[in-house]
Amino acid sequence: MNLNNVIFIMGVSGCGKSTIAQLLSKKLDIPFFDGDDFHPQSNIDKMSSGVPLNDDDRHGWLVTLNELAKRQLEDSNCIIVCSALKKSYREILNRGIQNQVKWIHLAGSFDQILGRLNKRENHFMSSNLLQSQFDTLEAPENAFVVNIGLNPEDIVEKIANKIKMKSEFGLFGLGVMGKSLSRNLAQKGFKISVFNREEKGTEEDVAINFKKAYKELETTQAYSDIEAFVNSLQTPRRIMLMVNAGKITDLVIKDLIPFLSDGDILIDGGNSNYLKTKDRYDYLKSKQINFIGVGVSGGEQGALIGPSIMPGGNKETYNLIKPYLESIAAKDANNLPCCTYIGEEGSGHFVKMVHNGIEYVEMQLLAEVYTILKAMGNNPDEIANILESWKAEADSYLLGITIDILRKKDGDDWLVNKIVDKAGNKGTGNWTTIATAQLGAPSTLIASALFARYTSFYKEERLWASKNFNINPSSLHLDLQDVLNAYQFARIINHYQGIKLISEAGRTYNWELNLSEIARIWTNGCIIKSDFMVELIPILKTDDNILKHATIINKLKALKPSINKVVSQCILNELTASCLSESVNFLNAYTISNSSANIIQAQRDYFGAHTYQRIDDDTGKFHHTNWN
Ligand SMILES: NC(=O)C1=CN([C@@H]2O[C@H](COP(=O)(O)OP(=O)(O)OC[C@H]3O[C@@H](n4cnc5c(N)ncnc54)[C@H](OP(=O)(O)O)[C@@H]3O)[C@@H](O)[C@H]2O)C=CC1
Ligand SMILES: O=C(CO)[C@H](O)[C@H](O)COP(=O)(O)O
Repeated sequence: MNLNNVIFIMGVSGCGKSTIAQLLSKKLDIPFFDGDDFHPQSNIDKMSSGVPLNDDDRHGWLVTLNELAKRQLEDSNCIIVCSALKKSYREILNRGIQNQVKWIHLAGSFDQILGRLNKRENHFMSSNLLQSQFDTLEAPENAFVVNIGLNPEDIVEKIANKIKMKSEFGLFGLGVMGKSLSRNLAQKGFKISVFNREEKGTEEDVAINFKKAYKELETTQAYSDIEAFVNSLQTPRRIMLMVNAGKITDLVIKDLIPFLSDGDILIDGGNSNYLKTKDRYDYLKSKQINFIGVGVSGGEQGALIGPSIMPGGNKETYNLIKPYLESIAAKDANNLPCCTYIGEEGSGHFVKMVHNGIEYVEMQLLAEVYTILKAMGNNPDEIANILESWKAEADSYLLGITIDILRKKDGDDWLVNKIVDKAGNKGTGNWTTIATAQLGAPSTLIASALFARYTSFYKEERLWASKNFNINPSSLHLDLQDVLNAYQFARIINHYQGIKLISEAGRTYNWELNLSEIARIWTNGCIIKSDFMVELIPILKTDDNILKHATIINKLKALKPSINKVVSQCILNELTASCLSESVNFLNAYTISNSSANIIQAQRDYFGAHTYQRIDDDTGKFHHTNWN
């Protein structure tokens, strides 16, 4: 569905608004309303007796026109004529529909308009009255300005071209995600422009060839020239960057800046570091460019059929891109978009980063379950069948794809058996681990999952060590229900830790985060969507610490004996299960009333006089002992 637009034709009295609106209405085949027809009787009476309207008189009338526009937008495009001389008038006309309003300013000189008015039959406007119109006029920044010196047909042609030809949304970077998001936008009926760079001889016509490959891109404008791409967009321009995070994002922003205008919006849809998002926001603000950091999850397929979208930054800027993001987002069980405004600054990218941290752990847990089920004597098909049977209790996107992966054959063997066991990463797990350390929130599973990937990368050392340490995993004998319970236990701890990290960041950075809403937009479209995420929506409405909730406490208590058994058996049988074991260690540490941290405090005081507090002194005073 394409978004409808209201075209406000504005300008001082006598600039030809009604004539142009009538012709444009015919050309575009859309209804036209003359604002003057909507004045209340009191205004008409005042004007008839030659008394000029004041701002109070105009207020109700402008609200009426805004309501008219909103009503019209539900069904169709429309044209409304209104002088709208002051910025404050236009703000009322715009209210709630900013992103669907196009301003056309018919502009001319004082003499040009006075001469024209006085040529009209039965019409006389004093030069004083016209002068007061010019004095009142606050020229709009975002309007398409057309000089009234042209003949009406040419003016209409110009406006029609402007409205019809320009795209409403631009997508920069046609890699895996950019292609899918562009197709998604086009399938929703948006007129878009797309851009990809060209490398002579190696990569040519990427954007054009992409456009040619898909029917839904018929009206899409494809570019390899940045300036032409930018100029093909309606203002304020909305440009989504889908490029590699880091230096490339900065390079691309630098390339775009010379062609942008005040008020344009850059949307960074990549997995950018949340701190860099704040820096980029500040930098671009100094150049009058709006910048918004948007986390996108769902991979190639999700981006095409509906990703989960996590926008953060200035709320007003978000409102200008909201209809596009909400239209392309996945829908939850209540058909609401899996896209919600997260909060200020880099909060959208922070939440996406933690999403990836949780994702790292969910993936690692499935890898550990695979190790265990393999050690129990199952081949990949058999493991897939076991995981399939877990769907009733533990369904998730990642469980589903792991089943598909395990069933994939390559010749006579399973493809997984042929994949080199070195796990890559693109940075988000690393940043989440840094953030968890910086914010003092112990998301220990995310760190474990990250370090498990790093350890896997030492392939050559591992090969050497496996020969020299002679640690040989032996076969395991475990009940399948215990393995499932252990997996479920660790997943609860993972979600607790990830959400806790988001909550701590919210407190530290003063972002007003709605954790239940975040869980809601993670119930579809994203990589960590799961049945458990759906359970978390109501729980997070009452408490941001899920471990305080009776349902979760009872679940963990019931699952604990199984994870104790599974983790001990793994260790006794020389199997590595870092996230499973960390989850049980964490809950043991979290639930202990008297921990061994007293030893740490004593050690710190011994060597560094760091002092400690005493349990028999409730004043909270810090003590020091001369330990020697
Ligand atoms: N893949 C995924 O599952 C997900 C990825 N993301 C994030 O989305 C962003 C894009 O990811 P993805 O689509 O996978 O990445 P790709 O590597 O597939 O695409 C990267 C895009 O950036 C362009 N690009 C690279 N360098 C430059 C440059 N110097 N100037 C102009 N354009 C450049 C590439 O152009 P060219 O083709 O010419 O090299 C390409 O269009 C990343 O930040 C990623 O982390 C977010 C969610 C999921
Ligand atoms: O954001 C994503 C999924 O949500 C990307 O696929 C991301 O690249 C995954 O992280 P990594 O490459 O570090 O495994």
